[in-house]
Amino acid sequence: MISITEAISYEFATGPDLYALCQQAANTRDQAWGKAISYSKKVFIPLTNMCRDTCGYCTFVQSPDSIHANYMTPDQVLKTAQEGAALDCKEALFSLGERPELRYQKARDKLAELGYDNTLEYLHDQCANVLDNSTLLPHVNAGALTYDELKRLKPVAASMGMMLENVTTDLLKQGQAHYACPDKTPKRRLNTLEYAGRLDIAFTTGILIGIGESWEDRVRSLVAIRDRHLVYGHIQEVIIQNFRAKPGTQMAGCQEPDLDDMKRTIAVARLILPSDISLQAPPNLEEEYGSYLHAGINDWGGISPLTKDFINPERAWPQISSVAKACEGLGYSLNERLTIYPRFQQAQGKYLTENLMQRVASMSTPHAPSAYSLSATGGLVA
Ligand SMILES: O=c1nc2n(C[C@H](O)[C@H](O)[C@H](O)CO)c3cc(O)ccc3cc-2c(=O)[nH]1
Ligand SMILES: C[C@H]1O[C@@H](n2cnc3c(N)ncnc32)[C@H](O)[C@@H]1O
Ligand code: MET
Ligand code: SF4
Repeated sequence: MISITEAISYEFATGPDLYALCQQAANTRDQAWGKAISYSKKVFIPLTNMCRDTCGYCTFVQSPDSIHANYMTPDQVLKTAQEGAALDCKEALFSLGERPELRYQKARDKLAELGYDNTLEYLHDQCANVLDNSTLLPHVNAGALTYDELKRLKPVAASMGMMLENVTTDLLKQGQAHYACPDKTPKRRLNTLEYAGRLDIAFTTGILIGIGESWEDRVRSLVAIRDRHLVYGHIQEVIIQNFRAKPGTQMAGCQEPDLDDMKRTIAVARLILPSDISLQAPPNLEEEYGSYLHAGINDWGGISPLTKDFINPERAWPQISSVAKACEGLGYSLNERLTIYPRFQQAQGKYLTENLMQRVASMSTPHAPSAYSLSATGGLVA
């Protein structure tokens, strides 16, 4: 694990320095994860595209005045899950706007039509709908949640997540990405990580880079994730996601991180985070995604044969066969995984309720990533 000072010194690493940094990170990845790169075959369920926040980069969210602002119905949720199952998907990724009913009458009206007064209660029941009526495992990405909300969702989700994005409060200032976004305060995001740890929830988090943060802010955000994991051991994966500028948004004209910036951030993340944390970067947000393998990732996250990435809808998923080729060309294999990683499945019910444990056991994939396997004595090996 490198020191904060060393991590900060890589801000402008380029050329041979960036190459050496990436090699160190790739070696660390190889030692912990071997030559197996993973992904989860999933469908995307954008349960609602209304949100009380207005992040400067987001096109997922619709203004309540738009005819497109809505909730998915239980039938639509189930149809997506069942069609995904027919295509061999194993994960239902619920990703949604945050607490729109606290801000918009239209959200309250739409919820009332569905028989609810609260988005997270509807989310709970739709996760249960997917569990009861399809073979998919729900993964919940609903942003910042309270202890009680996480506790309520735990029995209906095999894993959950929330991008920390960044710990700096600078982004909350007027004109910045998180201005007037009550769910994007570092305090609420860090509390969510903390509560998920206390509740033993297998958790995904990550940083969003290029949204106005400094390099040091990125390092401090990774260290904050590491510190929560060192207390609770609950972080299963960390996503390094690059901001993509979207026409029509407040940040339409902002510069996107380039490939070198992604590579140095991925490499530094690999060297800061404990090696049992899976390191993920999305393959659809960068043409040269194959070179992330040189920088130390071991996972591509969810890839869907059915649904688009609703958060980056103009960025099509590469074919799974193309991702496999990119891995194989560099000496790695591509292996499917479930939304909950083997190390967390095997923790004797710590992370999964009895019902979910049975479901997961019945669908375990043949190619478990190596950093997670059980030792001969049944103990966990890192
Ligand atoms: O398709 C996407 N999947 C996203 N995922 C899902 C991810 O691709 C996989 O489904 C998980 O890695 C499953 O373990 C997220 C999951 C989280 O918990 C938090 C944030 C994200 C962000 C994205 C995203 O922007 N696009
Ligand atoms: C699900 C996650 O997607 C990320 N997200 C939202 N908008 C964008 C964008 N324009 N580019 C890249 N990532 C984005 C946020 O970090 C959110 O938490
Ligand atoms: C399109 S973002 C979906 C999840 C949540 N609203 C967040 O920002 O973290
Ligand atoms: S990124 Fe998430 S929290 Fe921000 S506006 Fe979009 S849906 Fe809402």
